[in-house]
Amino acid sequence: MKNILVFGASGQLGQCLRKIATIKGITEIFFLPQSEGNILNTDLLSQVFEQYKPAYVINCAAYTAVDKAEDEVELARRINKTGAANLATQCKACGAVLVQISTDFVFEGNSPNPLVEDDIASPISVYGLTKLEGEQEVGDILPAHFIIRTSWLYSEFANNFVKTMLKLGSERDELKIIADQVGTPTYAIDLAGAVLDIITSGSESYGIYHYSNEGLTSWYDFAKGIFDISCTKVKVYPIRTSEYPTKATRPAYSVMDKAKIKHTFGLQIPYWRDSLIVCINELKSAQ
Ligand SMILES: NC(=O)C1=CN([C@@H]2O[C@H](COP(=O)(O)OP(=O)(O)OC[C@H]3O[C@@H](n4cnc5c(N)ncnc54)[C@H](OP(=O)(O)O)[C@@H]3O)[C@@H](O)[C@H]2O)C=CC1
Ligand SMILES: Cc1cn([C@H]2C[C@H](O)[C@@H](COP(=O)(O)OP(=O)(O)O[C@H]3O[C@@H](C)C(=O)[C@@H](O)[C@H]3O)O2)c(=O)[nH]c1=O
Repeated sequence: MKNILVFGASGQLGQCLRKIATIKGITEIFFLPQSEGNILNTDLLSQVFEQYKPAYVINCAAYTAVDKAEDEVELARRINKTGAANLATQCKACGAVLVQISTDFVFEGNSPNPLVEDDIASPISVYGLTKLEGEQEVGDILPAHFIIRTSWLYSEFANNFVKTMLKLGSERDELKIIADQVGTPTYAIDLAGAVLDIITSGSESYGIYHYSNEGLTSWYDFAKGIFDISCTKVKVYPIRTSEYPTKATRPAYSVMDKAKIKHTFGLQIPYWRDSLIVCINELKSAQ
């Protein structure tokens, strides 16, 4: 097995990759936090690539603050577009394959059906736009890429909707949650497993892929599921998007079709509620 290099290692997905790599017994994998692998520092990147000579690079580094991105457009663009381009350029020079993680927020959200990889991406937020620009840079620079779009990531690590709900649910008597945005949650541990399976398969079926858990839900039903599984007693009321104003607009519907990734790599994907149970059990056992 050849070296795998992970950028953005202290983020949510980076920490999940570390956990799953350990479980799978993958040892030739190296995790770089921002301080050791800033994707905007091209001199540092050259040194790091020279040192590790990776065969695969996984880019988990990103600007992910969806609302804040509306005010920090240039910073979001530097990290999500230029940072991805920098990694693609380095990969090209040393013959490495790049796994670039992207998002359902590249879509506008008006499709009546689950989105396939060839559907037109037309982002409605700065975050979504800069992530799409990152995809395009990777596609233009480096043929040897896997761009994996995922959605609504959560896990026992870092900040995410599940942990926010558990915190708010323990502090408040009632919550109002948007019920007219529909998508699919993704347990980042499942995604990490899929990414490592794709890499270790040695497949050269490069391109764009969609990966989330199976099924679909609204943020409201997702929250209800979180409280149900964790036995948290809190009243939850469904609201419309218009009743919860935010800086960034989010897609009303961003369910993705996973047929391509399942068939190409022979992956089995868990149903979202089954993975949510696993995550909440992990969180409980860590208490
Ligand atoms: N979170 C979600 O719900 C979803 C995420 N995604 C995508 O999945 C990927 C992983 O997301 P997730 O793990 O949740 O994100 P996080 O926000 O948890 O982690 C992002 C990481 O990127 C690091 N980072 C930021 N700027 C730089 C930089 N210049 N150089 C190197 N590292 C940097 C951050 O470092 P530091 O810790 O130092 O700030 C942070 O650790 C991203 O591409 C994201 O767009 C897709 C769909 C849903
Ligand atoms: C806290 C809270 C949120 N919401 C809504 C707002 C929003 O529409 C939805 C989720 O809110 P969050 O801010 O946690 O999630 P958000 O940051 O929008 O999540 C997105 O992050 C980026 C990085 C992605 O790539 C996406 O796939 C998606 O996961 O829940 C409520 O309705 N009530 C509440 O009390």
